[in-house]
Amino acid sequence: MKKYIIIVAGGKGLRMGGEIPKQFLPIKGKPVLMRTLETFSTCDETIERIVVLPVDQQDYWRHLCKIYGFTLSHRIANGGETRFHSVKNGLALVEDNALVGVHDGVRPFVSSKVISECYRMAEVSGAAIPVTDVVETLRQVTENGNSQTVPRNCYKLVQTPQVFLSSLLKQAYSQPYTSCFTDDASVVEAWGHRVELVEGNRENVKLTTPFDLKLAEMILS
Ligand SMILES: Nc1ccn([C@@H]2O[C@H](COP(=O)(O)OP(=O)(O)OP(=O)(O)O)[C@@H](O)[C@H]2O)c(=O)n1
Ligand SMILES: C[C@](O)(CO)[C@H](O)COP(=O)(O)O
Repeated sequence: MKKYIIIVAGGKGLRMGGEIPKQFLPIKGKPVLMRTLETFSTCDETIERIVVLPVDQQDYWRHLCKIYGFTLSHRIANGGETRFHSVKNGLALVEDNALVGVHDGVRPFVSSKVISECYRMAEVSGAAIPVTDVVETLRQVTENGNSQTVPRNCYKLVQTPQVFLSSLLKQAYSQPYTSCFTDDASVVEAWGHRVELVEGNRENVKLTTPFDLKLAEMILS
């Protein structure tokens, strides 16, 4: 079955701050987004790559690719108002009867094993996402500033790539947007399809704040 990956990098990076959008920041001398694309190509060169970028950043990205001699082939789709809208724009470039993954452009450290297992499981079940265990004690904040411990084994931390049969993901993304759609699995579940869980890798952090950049440098050292 043909495979695609939609790498979403259409956000504003408000929590990271700074002048340069976080997907272009260098980690150990190479921009995050290039590292993320390379991770997929190293795992499986046959996965067709689609990068979603804000319209006003696309020329800069092409310029960066020239400067760094970055030649991995990929198509570019326009970023949208939210992650949901960005994914939808990328999906417009994907054909039916395929497997399609959606991955955050700012998760450069996903392992090949996790990528392969998500595609394998999605081919079997239609929908697969990587998760990790909660390793700390978890408290729920309740009304009036109170809080209580909740059983952590009832929860998982969710990563990407989230992989689906393309026809299923396209149907799910035809639903109207709601703010509950924080990832692709939540969109597919709202459409009424079960999502299978695959063991993620803990290095697969989403580079969200300046602290995560320090972590990224440490992971590579
Ligand atoms: N309109 C949007 C919003 C987010 N994303 C992408 O979704 C991924 C996860 O989002 P997040 O880390 O929250 O990125 P930002 O939305 O850029 O960050 P922030 O919320 O701090 O502004 C990122 O790769 C981001 O580029 C996107 O493609 N289009
Ligand atoms: C898709 C995601 O990375 C899964 O953990 C996450 O939901 C993205 O959330 P964000 O608020 O858009 O960073």
